[in-house]
Parts: sequence; C-alpha cells; structure tokens
Amino acid sequence: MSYIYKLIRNNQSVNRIVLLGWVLRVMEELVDLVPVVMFIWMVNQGDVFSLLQITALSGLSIFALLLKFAFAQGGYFNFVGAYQSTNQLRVTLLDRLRRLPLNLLLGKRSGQWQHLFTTQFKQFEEVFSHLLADIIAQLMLFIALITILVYLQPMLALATLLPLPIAWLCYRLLSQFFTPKITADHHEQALASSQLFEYLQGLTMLKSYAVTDLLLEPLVMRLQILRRSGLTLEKSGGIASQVPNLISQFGLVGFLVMSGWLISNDVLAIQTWVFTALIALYLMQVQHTLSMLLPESKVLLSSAKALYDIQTLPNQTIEGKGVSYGRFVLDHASFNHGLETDTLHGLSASINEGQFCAIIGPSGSGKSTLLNLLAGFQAPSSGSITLGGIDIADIGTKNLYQSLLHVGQHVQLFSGTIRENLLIADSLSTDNALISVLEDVGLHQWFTNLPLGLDQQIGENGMYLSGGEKQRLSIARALLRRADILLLDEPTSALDSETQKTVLQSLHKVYQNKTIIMVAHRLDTIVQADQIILMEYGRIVAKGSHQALLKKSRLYRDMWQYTPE
Ligand SMILES: Nc1ncnc2c1ncn2[C@@H]1O[C@H](COP(=O)(O)OP(=O)(O)OP(=O)(O)O)[C@@H](O)[C@H]1O
Repeated sequence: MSYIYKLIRNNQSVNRIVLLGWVLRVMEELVDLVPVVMFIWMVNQGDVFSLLQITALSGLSIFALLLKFAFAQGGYFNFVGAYQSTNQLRVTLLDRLRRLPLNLLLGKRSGQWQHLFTTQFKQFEEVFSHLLADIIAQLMLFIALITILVYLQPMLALATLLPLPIAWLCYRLLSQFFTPKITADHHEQALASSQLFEYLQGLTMLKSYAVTDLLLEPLVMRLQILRRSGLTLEKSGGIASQVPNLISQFGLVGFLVMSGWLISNDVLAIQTWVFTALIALYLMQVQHTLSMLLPESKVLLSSAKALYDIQTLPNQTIEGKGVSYGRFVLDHASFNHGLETDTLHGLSASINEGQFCAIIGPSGSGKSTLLNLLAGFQAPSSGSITLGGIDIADIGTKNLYQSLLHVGQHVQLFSGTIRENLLIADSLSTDNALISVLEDVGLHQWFTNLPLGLDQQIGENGMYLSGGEKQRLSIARALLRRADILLLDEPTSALDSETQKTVLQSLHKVYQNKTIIMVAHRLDTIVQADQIILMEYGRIVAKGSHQALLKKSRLYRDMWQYTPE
C-alpha cells in the first residue's frame, strides 16, 4: 500500500478528489444501516408500532434509498481521481524513462514496457477507481455492524467474530503462495506482448520466406503458457479468497450456538435475537465481499509496485560537472552486455579535440558498442572513459548532449513533416538554413519535386522515404546541429559511392575543427582521418594514420586491399 502513497503523494488536488470519492462511497454503504438502526430503536421503545411510526420508518427508508443513489454518484469522483492520478503518473514515468541509463532502458523487451504502460497502469487505475473505495467502505460497514451487534449483545458479537483471526492468518499464509503467481503472470503477459510485437513486425519477412509458422508456433505456445499462468493465478487467488471466507463464515455457527445458550438461560429475548441474526447475516455478507477484495487487491497492488520500481531505478546524471569538450581518454575500458564474456576488453586510446577519428574493424568487433560508450549511452563495466578529464557519466546529460551529437546506425525519424524532423536539431533554423542542409546532402532535387516542400509528411519513422533518403535526412539534421563533437555510426551505409562522397564532404566542411568520430566500413572514406582505431574481437589491435597502419597492421592492409575502387 505504501507504494501507492509514494506514487501519488505529491499530487494534492488528486488526493483530495480521491478522498472525497472514498467518503461518498463509505456513506453509500452506511446509509443502508439507517432504517435498520431506526427500526431497532423504535422496537426497543415499545411493543406496538403506531401508524405514524410506520409511516416515518417507510419515509426514512425511501429517503435512505434516495441518499444511497446520490452517494453512488460520488463514484464519479473515484474515476476522476483515478484517471487524473494515472495520467499524471504516466507522464512522470515517461519523463523518468528518458533519464534512465540506456542499458536499463534496453534491458527490458518492448513488450515488457508496453505491458507496464498499458495493463499495469490500468490495474493501478482500478486501485483508485474502485478497489480502495470498496475496501474502505466494506471495512467501515463491518465496524458499524460490529458496533451494533456489541450494543445488542456483546457475547453474540464475540462468538461471531471468533473465527476471524484464524481466517486472517489463513489468508496471510495462502497469499504467500498466491503472490508469486501474480508476478509470474505479469511476466508471462509481458513476454506474450513482446512475442506478438515481434510476430507482427516480422510477418512480411516471414511471408516472403513462406515460413510464417516459424514465429506463429512459439507465439501460440507462449499464449498457452499465458493461459496456464492465468488459470493458476485464478485458482490460487480463488483459494486465497474462499478458504478464509469459509473460516470466517463459521462465525455464524458460533452465533447460533451462543444464541441457543443465551436464550435457554433467559439472557437473550427472542425479539433482540431476531435483530442480532439480521446483523450477523449482514456481517457474513460483508466478510464475504472483503475476502473477495483482498486477493484482488494483491493483484492490483503488484502493478503499483511495478510502477513504483521504475521510479527507484538509477538516473543518468543530468546536471553534472559541466565540461563537455576536450580530449577523450579511454583507460582500460571494458564493457559487458550482461553475457559471460566482455564485448570490449581493456581499451586504451585518446582522441584529441578537433580530431577526425575513424573506428574500423570486422563486423561484430565492437565498433558501435565503443561509440555508444563515447556517447555516454552506457558506462564501461571497468576502466574509464573521460572527456576533458571528467568521467563521461559525471558530465551530466544536459551538458554532454549540448555539445555531443550521436548519429546512430538505425536512422530515427518521427512521423511529421520534413521541417519538424529537421528542427529537432535547431528549433530556430530558418527555412533557408533547412533547404541549405538538404542541398548539402544531395536532397535538393528530391526536395524540389515534393508538392508540399518542407511541409511534406514523411510517415512513421520516415516510412514514405527510401533508405538513402532517410539516411541523408538524418545527416542533414546533424549538419544543422553543428555540435562540438560528432559521433557517426556508419552514416552513409545506404548511399552509393558518389552520394556518399558528397555527403561526407559536407560533413567535414560543416564540422571543420570539430571532433568527428566515425565508425566506417569503407576505408576510402576515412583515409584522411587523423587517427584510425582498428578493432578486432573487442580489442584495439592498432591505431594511427592510414599510412602508419598500412605499414604496421596486416589486418589493415588486407582490409585496404579489398576496399572497392
Ligand atoms: N544488446 C546486446 N546484447 C548482447 N550482445 C550484444 C548487444 N549488442 C551487441 N552485442 C554483441 O556485441 C558485439 C559487438 O557488437 P557491435 O554492434 O559493437 O559490433 P560492430 O563492430 O559495430 O558490428 P557491425 O560492424 O556489424 O555493426 C557483437 O558480438 C554483438 O553480437
């Protein structure tokens, strides 16, 4: 329960609305008791009811019904509070996501995030929209009924409540088996979501190979597992609800035995017994409702905990030490992707400010991983990487990304216009500046043929563009940014060699005297580099200029020999 409080404690206005909803819900339940209490009181006043008393009682019952209806409308406040708190929390957590270190963000599969932000948020919402209100209302009703019963006959109250501690202990015991089933079911739901995503995304490729069942079969199996985990959850939840309920209902036996003893000893009048029986039956119904609500609360609260756990994940440093230029120094930096062996092994190198440095090597040698470390997306698992003498993790993302720009292998564009996608780099750019960078990457001809020019929509992640157009648009955006440090991961892989040359020339012109670190496969694009870092199997095997490497590295000579003209 404390997770819920921690998740919404800063939201006073929502808290007030939720509180109001709870009060009205409690009133809705308690108002039922008004005619009952009135009836008991009137009977206790005298044996025979006058016409006036009967009319008053009927009127009161109708009034109580109308009040109940009015209070029930207060459920609206629960929904308002629930939707507001959920919405606010969703915004907070989405904001939180952008502060997460990349390894934590990528540590979960997309389906797990999707499950968290849809199903588990919905469950969190239900905690407010009905669960807490229902539990509080039922507890208040329970207390009110017990009070009436104690007032009428304390011994009967005691006998009725006797099994309750045992029922509670039993619930605690059974919920220990039930709780892991909730976690397992959430896990299965997230995996099924991930697999469904993968299936939908890969369907076109699988169709072209005529092997759609390749992913369908595991997905069907996953859904079977999900069905089983759902059933197991229902079963253990049912037991955790029904057994304590059964034990608590033995209170009725206690009530009857005690009634018999009290009546036979003339301690209890039949008339009072009728009232107590009425209250005891009501009490059993409330206990039954509570026993259903408690396991349900465990499920819903587990979602609140999952959401709270995101808040406790470590942040990337935002306001750091403030230096974001100078020399990169790698000192025995290693990196592990969470596998048995390191991906990068003790890398040591330095890249001076204003240098054009190329990182090359066979596929899988760790070039992109190294670039990610230099961009501060991930931290070395041992050793260090500093920029201007400060550990990259300590610089703080705000300062770092003001002067460092990383253009990844997979182009990231957003649905929207060309202008909107370019303005991400510099929101104050004029149309002329935008057109100029499009020219620099050889997109001028393409651009002039577009009916809407800069206002042309490019679709989700640029789906209306060719691979080369996407890549050039992404480079045009980088040109606009004019950062101090530019990290490029095979930025021109989708371009023909002529266009590649044009684009790289523009890049070097705009980023003259700035640090450029570029992962490249084509060696002819990096012969001018001040320093080339050659990697193999996660290690730096040679570094130096093109000429120096030709002399000292056999691997480099081989690679150069096979570079196409
Ligand atoms: N998220 C990940 N989890 C586990 N292993 C990974 C992950 N990302 C990359 N790897 C592994 O790390 C190694 C280095 O990958 P990296 O992408 O850095 O190589 P690369 O030299 O850039 O390759 P390429 O030239 O093919 O792009 C590879 O063996 C790859 O399989």
